[in-house]
Amino acid sequence: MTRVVAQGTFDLLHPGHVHYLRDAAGMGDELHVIIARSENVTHKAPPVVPDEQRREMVAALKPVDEAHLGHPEDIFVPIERIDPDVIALGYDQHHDEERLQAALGERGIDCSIRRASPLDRSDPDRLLSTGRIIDQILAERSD
Ligand SMILES: Cc1cc2nc3c(=O)[nH]c(=O)nc-3n(C[C@H](O)[C@H](O)[C@H](O)COP(=O)(O)O)c2cc1C
Ligand SMILES: Nc1ncnc2c1ncn2[C@@H]1O[C@H](COP(=O)(O)OP(=O)(O)OP(=O)(O)O)[C@@H](O)[C@H]1O
Repeated sequence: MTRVVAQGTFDLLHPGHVHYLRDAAGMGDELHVIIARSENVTHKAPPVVPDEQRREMVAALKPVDEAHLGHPEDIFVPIERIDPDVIALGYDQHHDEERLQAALGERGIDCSIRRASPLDRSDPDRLLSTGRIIDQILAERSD
């Protein structure tokens, strides 16, 4: 039984998220997803959708076995509880793989780190980023 963890904000869902989660699920037998708490999303605009509602939507997706709200302060607390064999990083996630691996080692967590593949974002008719969906709403609905 290979347990995989994926993580992210998952604010307004789109096919890029589904692609990532399918890819992550294909790396093992059971997929757990950690949903970033709003207060920890500091590298971009904070999510519009509340924490628990984002978790509920991700939990309903077919590739996902369990969706967990992240820890407010220590990202290794849910990892210790889930005890994964693989952490699947998104293709564009800013985490440094070597530093993450070292931090896991310090805590005695033995798991490998892999990168998911990107879904081609070049088709202008597909909205494959939460930021682009929000830009489109602002352009079309503001008077
Ligand atoms: C291994 C790992 C565990 C994480 N655990 C948490 C957590 O417990 N709580 C949390 O708020 N965010 C957690 N995160 C999410 C990060 O804080 C970060 O917000 C997220 O990776 C941003 O992804 P995005 O830009 O793709 O949405 C975790 C990320 C990683 C890589
Ligand atoms: N087009 C895509 N192809 C593959 N993976 C994607 C795609 N879009 C998002 N993801 C992955 O989904 C996870 C969660 O993404 P996130 O919630 O940051 O969405 P986003 O749409 O990229 O957001 P934003 O547009 O605000 O940067 C990340 O690991 C990210 O790599």
